[in-house]
Amino acid sequence: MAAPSQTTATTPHRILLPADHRALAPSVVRLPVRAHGNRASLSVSAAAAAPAASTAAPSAPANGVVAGKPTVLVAEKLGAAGLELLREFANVDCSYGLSPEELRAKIPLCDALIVRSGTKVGRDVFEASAGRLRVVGRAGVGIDNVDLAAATEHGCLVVNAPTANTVAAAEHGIALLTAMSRNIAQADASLKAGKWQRNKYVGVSLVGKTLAILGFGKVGSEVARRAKGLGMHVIAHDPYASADRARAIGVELVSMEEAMTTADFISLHMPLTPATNKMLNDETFAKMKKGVRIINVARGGVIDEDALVRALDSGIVAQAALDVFTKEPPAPDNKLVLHENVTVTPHLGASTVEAQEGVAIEIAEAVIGALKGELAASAVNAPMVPAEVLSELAPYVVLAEKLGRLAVQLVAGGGGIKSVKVTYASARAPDDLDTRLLRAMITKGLIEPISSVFVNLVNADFTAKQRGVRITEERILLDGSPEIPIDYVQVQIAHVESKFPSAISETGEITVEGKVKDGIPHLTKVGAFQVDVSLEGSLILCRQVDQPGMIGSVGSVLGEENVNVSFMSVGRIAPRKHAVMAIGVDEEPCKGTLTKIGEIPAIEEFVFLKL
Ligand SMILES: NC(=O)c1ccc[n+]([C@@H]2O[C@H](COP(=O)([O-])OP(=O)(O)OC[C@H]3O[C@@H](n4cnc5c(N)ncnc54)[C@H](O)[C@@H]3O)[C@@H](O)[C@H]2O)c1
Ligand SMILES: O=C(O)[C@H](O)COP(=O)(O)O
Repeated sequence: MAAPSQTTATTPHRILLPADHRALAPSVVRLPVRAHGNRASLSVSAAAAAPAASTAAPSAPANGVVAGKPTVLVAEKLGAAGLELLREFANVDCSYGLSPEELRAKIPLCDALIVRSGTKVGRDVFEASAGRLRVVGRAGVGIDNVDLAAATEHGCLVVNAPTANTVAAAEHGIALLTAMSRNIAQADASLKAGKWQRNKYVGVSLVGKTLAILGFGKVGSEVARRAKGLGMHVIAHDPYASADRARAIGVELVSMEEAMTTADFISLHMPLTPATNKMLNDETFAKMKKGVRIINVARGGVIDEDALVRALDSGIVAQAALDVFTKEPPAPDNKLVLHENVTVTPHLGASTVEAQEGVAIEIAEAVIGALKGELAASAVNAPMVPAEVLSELAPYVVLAEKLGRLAVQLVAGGGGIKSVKVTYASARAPDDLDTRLLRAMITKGLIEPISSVFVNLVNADFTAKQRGVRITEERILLDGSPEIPIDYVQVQIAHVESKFPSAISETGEITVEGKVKDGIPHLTKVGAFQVDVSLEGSLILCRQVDQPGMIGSVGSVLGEENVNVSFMSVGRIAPRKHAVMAIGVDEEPCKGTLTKIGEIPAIEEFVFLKL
């Protein structure tokens, strides 16, 4: 076998989107690659889509469950336009007001769940779903009612609707600000009770007053715009906001200290996180100007409610206007709700006709996209990969998974992988190459063949960490055209033995390397041996003494057993020494065939690998 490395294609090539041999399993979240034609992998099996008993289902699918369509449980009221979109794609079960037990009972029959802020989607829900739940759609912004860590661990994507209710929330903030300052709610109640108390309900003016906005994001900045229109002096505190954006609206970004000590009004617009929990407390109230007024349309938990009661009673806080509460609905004897100087609404910030239709469409599109395997732009627990990056990287995504799959099958024993290095050789500057998706796919390839875990973009890093696999990435900057995103990808597993020792490189790691050629992923290196074989079907790797007739000998064993060879490639270090032959096969050879290959005298070692 002194002939140069050769490649024999026997079948026309196809571009394969990530092959997922378990794709029909209902628990699999498709990786973020667009569905391929009518690939069945996105739909659930007929059995899995069994009708879900609806407890209070104004528009549940009743008996009209269509087998093969995913099932979406809508657990809180959603606008009609969103429901319509969902029904075109899925079986939709609208069951509002489920108890936690009812939700847990229903969830194993659902591929997606849509909620607003009133449903707690805790770890118990993901556990009860037994792997079927693929997407949780939060029809709104705040995702503090969804256990993101549990979702991620279960490979469940969480998407939200981040923009459609921004204006509604800002308008509600302004409504509370103005209503509070002129005692509208109290005066209304008094008049309805038959009183005429003009002296009691003297308000305060807004013009010229300082409004401090805490959380200068989407809602905060819309409140700022409107408050400026009312003639207020607006300052904002947000450690992550851009000063340029603030300046453009005419708002000065200040420290928390300055906001606390100078504001006449404070309006809250940050998310509820461990860092913002009880952000307004006895200590912060003590710093505020006496007679300050507080508006909260963010989350109840950002205020220590007992401390606010104390601040109201002591006169530090003159008035508060609250749309949100730590516990919703609040207890009937909640001191803030009953307080004379507090104006309350039952979490109505997003409740306008327009916002609810917008949110419903936004979340329906995100959930449908996610069920189709597309990466939703509003994914909350997965890195966002823009569509153009996704389409450019599609063949590399396939390559990455296959290299991971090959590398792990080369490990003797298969279980003790601790350290994996991925190298991307590219002419692109590091900032121009987003490798998160590729890393996730390599992780998928490495872990799925040796475990029962389904790995996707959502849970890849978590799963690797949980299994103690450290994946490091390295970049090699090449000269050449940055048009091509990556020249080659190399996967190396350190500190393991190989069942095919030739796969161990000079530096001691199992090494496989691949390229994309004409859109098709190719294996181009195993250990120190250059090969060139298209990564389709399965692969036999043989190391042999480099001598004439080897291709013929192996080819005829396979031919006799009716195993079709798609590619053959031989790589060698020097003529007549050792060579590695990579043989692509369409069918899986039986044990006997592999034994016969192993018995060919010049074959020194061989391995069969499934791609
Ligand atoms: N009442 C309602 O019905 C209603 C409606 C919409 C939104 N909301 C709530 O309003 C809040 C804001 O929504 P959004 O769409 O503007 O979100 P957003 O993500 O656009 O803005 C949040 C801002 O808070 C800032 N922030 C984070 N931590 C902070 C901290 N420690 N101090 C100060 N700022 C901090 C962030 O940098 C960000 O700019 C969310 O909690 C959301 O759930 C409530
Ligand atoms: O975070 C949000 O989007 C708001 O709090 C709205 O919540 P809702 O969907 O329950 O009205």
